[in-house]
Amino acid sequence: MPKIVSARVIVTCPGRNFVTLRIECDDGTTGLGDATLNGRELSVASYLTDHVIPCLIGRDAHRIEDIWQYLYKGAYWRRGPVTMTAIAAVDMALWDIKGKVAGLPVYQLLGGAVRDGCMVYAHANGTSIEDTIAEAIRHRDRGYRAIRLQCGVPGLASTYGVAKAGQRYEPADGDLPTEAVWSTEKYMRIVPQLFAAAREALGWDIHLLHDIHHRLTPIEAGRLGRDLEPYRPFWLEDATPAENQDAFRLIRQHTTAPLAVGEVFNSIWDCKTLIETQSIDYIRATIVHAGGITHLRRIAALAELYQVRTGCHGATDLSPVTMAAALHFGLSVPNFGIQEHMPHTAETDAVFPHGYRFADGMMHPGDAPGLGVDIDEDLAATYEYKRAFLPVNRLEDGTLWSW
Ligand SMILES: O=C(O)C(=O)C[C@H](O)[C@H](O)CO
Ligand SMILES: [Mg+2]
Repeated sequence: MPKIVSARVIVTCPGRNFVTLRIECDDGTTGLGDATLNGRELSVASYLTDHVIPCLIGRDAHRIEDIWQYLYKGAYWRRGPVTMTAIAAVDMALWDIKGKVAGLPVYQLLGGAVRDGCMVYAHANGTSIEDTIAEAIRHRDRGYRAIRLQCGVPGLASTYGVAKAGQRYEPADGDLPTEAVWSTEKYMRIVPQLFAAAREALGWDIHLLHDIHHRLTPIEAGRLGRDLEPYRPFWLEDATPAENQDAFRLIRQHTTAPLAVGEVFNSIWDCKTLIETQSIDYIRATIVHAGGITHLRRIAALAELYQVRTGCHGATDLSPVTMAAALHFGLSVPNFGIQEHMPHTAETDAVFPHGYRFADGMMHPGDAPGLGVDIDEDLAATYEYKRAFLPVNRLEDGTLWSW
């Protein structure tokens, strides 16, 4: 049995910050786990280095479930994004090690493929409806079958999901949090126009998605859902904050637009009511922030009972290690729905060489043993950590709002 002899945290910033855990075993096998929590990276790095790694040394790396329970119950302080991201990193690394020892890709350890590939969705954004549609057409021509649409809101200087002209969209953009201004009224007017234009330009053979990013009240979300129903959205994401899981029942009473939520969730307890009451259609909890492959499988198994499908978060602040893990998971989980895909920069791809691939709107994790991702530590060391915060949002009268 491979015994854990050392582990270390690697922080690198090839354009944006990533925190990676590398675990090494006495037989020379190593495993990688992503531990990136956007805007709060160093808290997880410290949690791992100061509180988790010392407890891993000497343990049998094959005892994935036991180590998961040890870190979760053993901390006494349960749940929370920092704890669950740290546990996720350990969990991913242990699955990587098990796969390498077995000589099998992780999806084979999870029961094998139940589909040929994972359908992924791309991001189309632009300051205007026209720019957004043009971007969506480019994605369609590259083969994507599902596209998320976000456009600028007239009268607002910036909008979630929309890049500044000529730049890639990266929300963690300030050494201190930048402040954005939000108007629900202005936003609610433009989105139906965006979807109408998209159907006109792209037709009906493509899935269209939209992220509300927690900005509406439940009844406003019900209204927007109704307005978008004629354009058959694939999903409306994060319509309202989900600390109160019952809020989604109210949205459901007013619209048949499919609902997705959960990129900020970190445990099954965050979505238990949402799933059991069938208040959502897609659960977006992700491997890196929700306790790793081990815990996400538990969430998916609960969701399967209620015909809720997965739709894992996959923004660029999730490293290629998470992307690979998500694809192994997605390939093998019965109730997979869709996977978000926001390609990383060439610098990030060079730091994390990987075997996953995209073709015809689908992604496949590849067949290398383990997760199929490595880290070039020498290259990683050339990119120093750079503090970066996610923005905050205020209403036009100055009231702090959800970003
Ligand atoms: O990709 C999405 O759906 C997001 O909402 C991206 C988030 O804003 C981003 O991951 C925050 O770190
Ligand atoms: Mg989102």
